[in-house]
Amino acid sequence: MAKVALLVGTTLGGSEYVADEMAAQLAELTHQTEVFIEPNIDELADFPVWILVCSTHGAGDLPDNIVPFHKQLMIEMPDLNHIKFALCAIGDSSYDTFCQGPEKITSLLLQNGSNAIVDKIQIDVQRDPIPEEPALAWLLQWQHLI
Ligand SMILES: Cc1cc2nc3c(=O)[nH]c(=O)nc-3n(C[C@H](O)[C@H](O)[C@H](O)COP(=O)(O)O)c2cc1C
Repeated sequence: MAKVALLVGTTLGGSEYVADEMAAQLAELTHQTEVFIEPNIDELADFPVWILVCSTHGAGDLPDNIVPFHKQLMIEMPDLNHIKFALCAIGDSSYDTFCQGPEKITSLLLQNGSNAIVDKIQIDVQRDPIPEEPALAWLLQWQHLI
């Protein structure tokens, strides 16, 4: 059993719903999960696994709710050697900046010593209007690694 933090970046609420569904799937495996809408590094100290479930807004920008977390990572540059992460990016391929928002966070996670557990998934809402379906199938493929 592991403590898994789901970090949500959302404007319209879709990514939060996906994170809730992923948390439920992990809870069935007896993992302890918590969904963070306004994540803060200090609150995440106990969680060795972070799953970022994040859409993109503006032109390749992060949703407003997760911008403070991005700023905190940039300013504090915490040692994240002990953290493993996974990225579930949700976007719309009609934008040139498809799924670019959360890349701003994952590049800082990597710079600060964290490692990806698995290749990211980029869910295109043009093709997958119900993003929780590919998200849960993706999680099923690698959840044994947690
Ligand atoms: C104003 C606006 C700007 C957007 N910009 C982008 C973008 O730059 N890149 C992208 O991949 N998707 C973009 N999208 C699509 C959203 O990421 C997509 O609709 C997503 O499902 C929203 O998820 P959420 O409900 O968690 O916010 C944009 C959507 C809106 C409404």
